[in-house]
Amino acid sequence: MSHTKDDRATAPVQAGPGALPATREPEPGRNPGMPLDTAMFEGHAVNRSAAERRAATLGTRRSVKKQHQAAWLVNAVRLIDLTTLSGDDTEGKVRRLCAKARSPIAPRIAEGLDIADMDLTTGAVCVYPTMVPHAVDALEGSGVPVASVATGFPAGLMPLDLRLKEIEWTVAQGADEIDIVITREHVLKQDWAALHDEISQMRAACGDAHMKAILATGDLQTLRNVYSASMVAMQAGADFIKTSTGKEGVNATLPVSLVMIRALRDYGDATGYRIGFKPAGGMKQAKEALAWQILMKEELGRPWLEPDLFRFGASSMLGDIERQLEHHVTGRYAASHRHAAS
Ligand SMILES: O=C[C@H](O)COP(=O)(O)O
Repeated sequence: MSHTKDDRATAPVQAGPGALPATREPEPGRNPGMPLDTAMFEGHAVNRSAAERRAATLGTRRSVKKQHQAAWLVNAVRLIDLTTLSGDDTEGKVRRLCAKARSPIAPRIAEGLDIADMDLTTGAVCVYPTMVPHAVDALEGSGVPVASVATGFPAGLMPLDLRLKEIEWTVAQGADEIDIVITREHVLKQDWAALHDEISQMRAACGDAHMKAILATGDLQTLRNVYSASMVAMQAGADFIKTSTGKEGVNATLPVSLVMIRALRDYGDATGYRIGFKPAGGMKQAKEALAWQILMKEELGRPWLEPDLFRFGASSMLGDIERQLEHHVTGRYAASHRHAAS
């Protein structure tokens, strides 16, 4: 999913006004999108209580066996988009985060788990656009992709041409992945044509950078809207669909994730394209990392336990995962401040 370092070297350094990033041959297997087809979602019923019941079984009935938990937690580390999206972000904070992404588990824990040779990294680092150059520099040679939010994150209430320019600028700085936000009003008015048009233009502006479409599900009022918006985002060419910005009142939840995953499966059945999924916002605990991985494996299978098809958007989940892994190795818990993620 990420660009290689060589790709970055050939990417345009400056996007002039209105310039689109250079696009190479279409990437094999990448979702090209399709014209809006409302028949793929209109009339689709979503049963909220069934989704809630299904979500409630995760982490209980099918919880991961104790002896396998460390392996699942190590896998979760590979899937994290290690994130900082705060008004007080600085170059220093981003560089510290990138150092953590390169080496997410303390060496003593990695040795205890016998994974010191694994070259474990997080799935990506996710930052605001002006922080992208610092992240690109700090991650050089690591293979860890740089993701950036764009399009007037988190509300997205800016003229579309400015949102598109923000994408182009951010890609020109070296971002490998762009997390866009949608206009929630289009969903609330069920103006699917406007939503499809907006996201299609964003996808074109991303060029070779992969696009994650943040639906901000906490703003969308109904699960039916969540299903429809998921389908429109994929029809408009999203590489990933993502639950939340982390700034809504309600962020990633398992029932909403289930609805999005079912949309992703239906889109895959209809088109043959595999779309990625990124729950984001409010996930802080290792047990959540387990529950979501179980959900992905049961609903979609093992390919969705790999970073090209699944990411956790989280600023503070890594600390608890590291803490649980240390407990696995030593039988003791360290103070949580020893495992702060940034
Ligand atoms: O995309 C990632 C989210 O903004 C992270 O949210 P969080 O700070 O609640 O983990």
